Amino acid sequence: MSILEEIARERRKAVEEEKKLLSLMELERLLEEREILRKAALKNEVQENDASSLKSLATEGKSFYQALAKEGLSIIGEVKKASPSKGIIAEDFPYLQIAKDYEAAGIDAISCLTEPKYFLGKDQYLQEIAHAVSVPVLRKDFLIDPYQIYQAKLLGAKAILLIVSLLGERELKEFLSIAGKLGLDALVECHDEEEIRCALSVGAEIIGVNNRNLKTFSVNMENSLSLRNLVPKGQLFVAESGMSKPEELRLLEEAGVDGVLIGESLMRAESKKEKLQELRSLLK
Ligand SMILES: O=P(O)(O)OC[C@@H](O)[C@@H](O)c1c[nH]c2ccccc12
Repeated sequence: MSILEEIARERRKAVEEEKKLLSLMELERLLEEREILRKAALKNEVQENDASSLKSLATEGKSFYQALAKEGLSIIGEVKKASPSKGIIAEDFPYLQIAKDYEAAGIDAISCLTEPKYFLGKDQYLQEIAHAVSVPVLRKDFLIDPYQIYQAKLLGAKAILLIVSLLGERELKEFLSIAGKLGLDALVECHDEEEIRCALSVGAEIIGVNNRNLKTFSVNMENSLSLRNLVPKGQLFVAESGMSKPEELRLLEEAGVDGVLIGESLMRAESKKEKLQELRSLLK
């Protein structure tokens, strides 16, 4: 079994357990109630003494799509404690401070791992981060059940990751439509030409190409460079994984890539601000 299938199997088990604590119907109810509160907050009906989280509901901020569509190469910074390929990346893991440092350094969006077993992520990290920053936050996880999309929304995510090889065309289409209904953007992860064609055929608007081969864990930036031209300019293109140098970002920018997703090299940097400055130093 590949690592991807192994993780997906664990996620299926975990979701079944979570549903016992809170059913999909209850989860949908919670979201509806919050939507009513949000609309009230927008109309200024929230009282002065109401919890500040309610007030923050009223401020929408940029969407994930908008953050990537802006002029020039956008950077998505990842908050990640560990990974199957690298083991523990951040022994000390002040996730909230990391997210705030990213934002202060001018990052365009944040990706937060919530997968607990292989990446040591937590829903709580996403929830706290989404409420503490005003840049859009992506739920980085292995989504195999619509339940997790509703969860992402409730936790405060603005976007979800959908991995084509985990879903196939029919489910990808269904998950995209649920995300759309909830006002979430989707980063649709592809590994080859066939997956990109599949993603485009079901209307994906943000295509991500992972430079990491999930079978061998090797990274090759050629993956995203060579697949860039398969995605029309009307859709957004994100290069994922393995980037750490300003020269790499410049090459991707020149190839017309809209965004890069960077985890490890930012996580290991003492100063997020200096690392981001360095990474951006050769961009237009
Ligand atoms: O830490 P890196 O090499 O910069 O990679 C970040 C991100 O691309 C990687 O974490 C990732 C890409 N696709 C995923 C799917 C699930 C979990 C994680 C990922």
